[in-house]
Amino acid sequence: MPKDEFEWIRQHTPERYNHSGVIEGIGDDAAVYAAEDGFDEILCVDTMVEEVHFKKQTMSPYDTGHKALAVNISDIAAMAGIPVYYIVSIAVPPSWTDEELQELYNGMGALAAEYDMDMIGGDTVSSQSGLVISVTVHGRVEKGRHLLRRNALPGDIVFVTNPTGRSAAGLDWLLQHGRGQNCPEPFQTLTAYHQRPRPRVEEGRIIAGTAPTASLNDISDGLASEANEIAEASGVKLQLRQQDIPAATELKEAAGGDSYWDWIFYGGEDFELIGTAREKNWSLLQQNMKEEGFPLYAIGRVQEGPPLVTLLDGTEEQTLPKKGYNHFQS
Ligand SMILES: Nc1ncnc2c1ncn2[C@@H]1O[C@H](COP(=O)(O)OP(=O)(O)OP(=O)(O)O)[C@@H](O)[C@H]1O
Ligand SMILES: Cc1ncc(C[n+]2csc(CCOP(=O)(O)O)c2C)c(N)n1
Ligand SMILES: [Mg+2]
Ligand SMILES: [Mg+2]
Ligand SMILES: [Mg+2]
Repeated sequence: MPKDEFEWIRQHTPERYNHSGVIEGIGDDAAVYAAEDGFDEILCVDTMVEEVHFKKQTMSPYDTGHKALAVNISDIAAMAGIPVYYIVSIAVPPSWTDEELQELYNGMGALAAEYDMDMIGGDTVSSQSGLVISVTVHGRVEKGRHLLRRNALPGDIVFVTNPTGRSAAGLDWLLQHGRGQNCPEPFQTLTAYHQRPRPRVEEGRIIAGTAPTASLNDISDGLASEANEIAEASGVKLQLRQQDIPAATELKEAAGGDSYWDWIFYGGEDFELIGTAREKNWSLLQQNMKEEGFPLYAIGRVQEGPPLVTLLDGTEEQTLPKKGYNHFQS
């Protein structure tokens, strides 16, 4: 734990900001930044709690910093926005050393640098249990260009940006073995998906640019849960086709059988984007994503309500329950 709160904050104060819109960054009662003409502002917060979202056994301090910021950038991506600023609230227990905290900030800082983001404030308190880190991200999107969960219409194509389930499979391995030097493939790859998720900002931007009527959501609680959120918000049915759901090779290798489907549907923390696009925009969307080197998988269709998700396997159609990570049920 740091010796002095104020000295510690000074150590983490950047010398300069990337964005000229910062009027007052770290150092006063609150940050002040200039709004930008032609854009709407986006704001989100997600919190990570030691023993709930990470353990020292599953994530290094650097990974924890990376992920605490990544999960929030992912929410900006799910609105088709560009991340700009962030503020960090941290509750530090005695079990965390200064070096570990520095690593946590290094993890956040490295990801922030990839997006030219500026940390413009935060809050520091002590904790008598685990470490808690809460990151608030501010982003922007061209006026009227944001994408919502509630825009799905019957006839739309349901898509996902990449296969899901790898993060959950990586977590299962980490909970059994702990992180360390000798992590063999395919677990090396799977654990990386868990520890260092890549927010899909560029993909969100292409989707909004090509299919401005699309619906969009990021996958934090699992493919099934987030598909159900789109169905509920839009008042439509999503029919997913089992044969079109992508399954990563590493996942099949890790499972050695058919047991990987639970990870794919219910695992969570993928931070891929799931959404729906009008059929008339679909081929251009596929083409634009391909040109930029981003995969996109058509996994089903939107149909008239009731608001639920089904899985069509051959001629058999079953409801895909809104099962996945739920803080008050796990
Ligand atoms: N404690 C709270 N008070 C007010 N609003 C909340 C609270 N918790 C969540 N919300 C709001 O509820 C909505 C859904 O939040 P939720 O956290 O489920 O979304 P998410 O961040 O996409 O998912 P996840 O937290 O799994 O990443 C958002 O508009 C969020 O701002
Ligand atoms: C040690 C450990 N145990 C379990 C999990 C799994 N987990 C925790 S929160 C969450 C959903 C997303 O969270 P939120 O809804 O808060 O965004 C999942 C899948 C983990 N990551 N680490
Ligand atoms: Mg949230
Ligand atoms: Mg989200
Ligand atoms: Mg979130």
